Amino acid sequence: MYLACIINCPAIRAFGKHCRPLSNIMTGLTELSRNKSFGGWQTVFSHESKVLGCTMKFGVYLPPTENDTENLPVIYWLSGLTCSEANFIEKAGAQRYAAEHKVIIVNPDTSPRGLNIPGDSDSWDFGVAAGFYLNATQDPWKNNYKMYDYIIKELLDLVNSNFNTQAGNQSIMGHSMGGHGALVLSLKNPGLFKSVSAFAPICNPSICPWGIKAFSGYLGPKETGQWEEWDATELVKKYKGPPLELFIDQGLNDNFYPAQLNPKNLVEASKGAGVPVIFKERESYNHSYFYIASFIGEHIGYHAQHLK
Ligand SMILES: N[C@@H](CCC(=O)N[C@@H](CS)C(=O)NCC(=O)O)C(=O)O
Repeated sequence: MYLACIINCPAIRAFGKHCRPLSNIMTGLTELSRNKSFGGWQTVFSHESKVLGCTMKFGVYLPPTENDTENLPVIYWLSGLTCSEANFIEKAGAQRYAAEHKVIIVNPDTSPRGLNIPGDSDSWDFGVAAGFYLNATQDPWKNNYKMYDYIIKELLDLVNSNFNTQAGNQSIMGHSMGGHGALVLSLKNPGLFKSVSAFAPICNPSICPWGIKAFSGYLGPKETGQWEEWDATELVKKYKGPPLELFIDQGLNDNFYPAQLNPKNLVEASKGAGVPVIFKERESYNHSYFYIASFIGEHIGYHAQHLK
């Protein structure tokens, strides 16, 4: 009776392909919104995160498929400072290309929310919407500000157990702070992601104002030796694992370039470490989602090649 009721629920039937409604209910996902887009569905879910100790939202774009059982690869997108899951969904224009290449896109929020830790909303580049995709070690952040563990240990499993994915066939990309996150997550987990790309990433956070502020607060002083564990320019020097190419994209009219972003430091370090880099410089483009939307198709196409 209960099962029949769930299966016949119009909201669940209307959800469309690529979702296992029963397991969604069982694993505690709540569907917040669903919009048809390019033949597929742009959805937003919330769930109670054990790792972060708060309710989190994330977007899932489900492309159209021939049948309900087809498993598809996933591309993860990590957003930048001040963003929630909404910015990418509404501004990047990724749905068209995800539908074309038949890939699922998952995009989480950028920090824990709703905890009201003293000081978490005092500035736009630290605390809420500025989690930096690391595991904090300092009070009062260390119990909740663990975006690295959230993505690696919780979100990937949650996505693979609730959607028709090809588990293990996944790539990652991001913007600015999220570009830093994409690079760090792939360099720290050799082989976990088939490919990585980044728009205007913070490439050497240990030496730029955003990174120094975040690392000092979340990790403590540089002298503790923790900063280099979260800095792509340092991590690439000791990368050992399956071949990994770094696709770095940079607008040349970006007001944060080069001081906050420093892509050339990463390009040089990668060359020294024998890690190949594609470095694309885009004349006249700035840091905004207008820039991202202009090249997101190229990035999704790049990842789709690696996910075949
Ligand atoms: N608030 C900052 C800008 C922050 C910013 O540019 N954030 C980027 C990521 S680093 C972003 O994606 N913003 C949200 C948006 O453009 O929708 C400022 O006023 O300078």
